[in-house]
Amino acid sequence: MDIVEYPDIEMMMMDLANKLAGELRSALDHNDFASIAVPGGTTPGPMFDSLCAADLDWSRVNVMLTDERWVPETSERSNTRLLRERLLTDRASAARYVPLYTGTDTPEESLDALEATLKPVLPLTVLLLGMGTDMHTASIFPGADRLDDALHGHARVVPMRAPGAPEPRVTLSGMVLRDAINAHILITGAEKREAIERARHLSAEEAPVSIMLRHATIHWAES
Ligand SMILES: O=C1O[C@H](COP(=O)(O)O)[C@@H](O)[C@H](O)[C@H]1O
Repeated sequence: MDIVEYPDIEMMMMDLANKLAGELRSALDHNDFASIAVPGGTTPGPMFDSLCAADLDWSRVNVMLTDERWVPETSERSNTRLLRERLLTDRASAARYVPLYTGTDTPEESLDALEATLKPVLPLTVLLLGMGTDMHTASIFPGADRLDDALHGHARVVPMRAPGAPEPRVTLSGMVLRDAINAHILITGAEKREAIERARHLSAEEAPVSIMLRHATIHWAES
């Protein structure tokens, strides 16, 4: 497991933003566009505050979430809301946002449209994942109804209902996550550090994040 430990969270967020911006810049040197997927939740906001100011050609960057809660943007639970407030601003406001939430009553009604939207913007140039203390990553939760499809199937996006998730979700699938060119996991605190260490010895069904431990660099700071 490749873990980078930082002296504090603030330094980690700035360093990581520079690293991701550098990966996007290098990809744009050789390609017409680049794609980045980022998590929602409570952890990545300060990293977005730095990344949004990065000096790169954002007009050629597709930005998307790794997963979305099936709620409108007006909800405090909306990951899209976080992205609009903290990442798709400053220089990054020129980026093209690729939404995972469409506004239909259920995620299932939007799967064909989401597959069609995602196909041309994959593989991901840069993937940043978060992780919960239950070892879910993106919205691939232990005990979820479509866990097997998300881990082992060939769909790009999978709808998800799980005991640990208060609302229906959509998540990028394990296939999309594993295909990313540059992959990172961002975690903070002693509890998540202990959880990711434990995930190494558990199955993908018990600890979905384990599918990424050989592909991703883990970025961790305690506080
Ligand atoms: O629900 C979610 O949880 C994970 C972890 O969130 P955090 O609040 O513990 O940082 C997040 O990575 C995911 O995108 C989000 O939808």
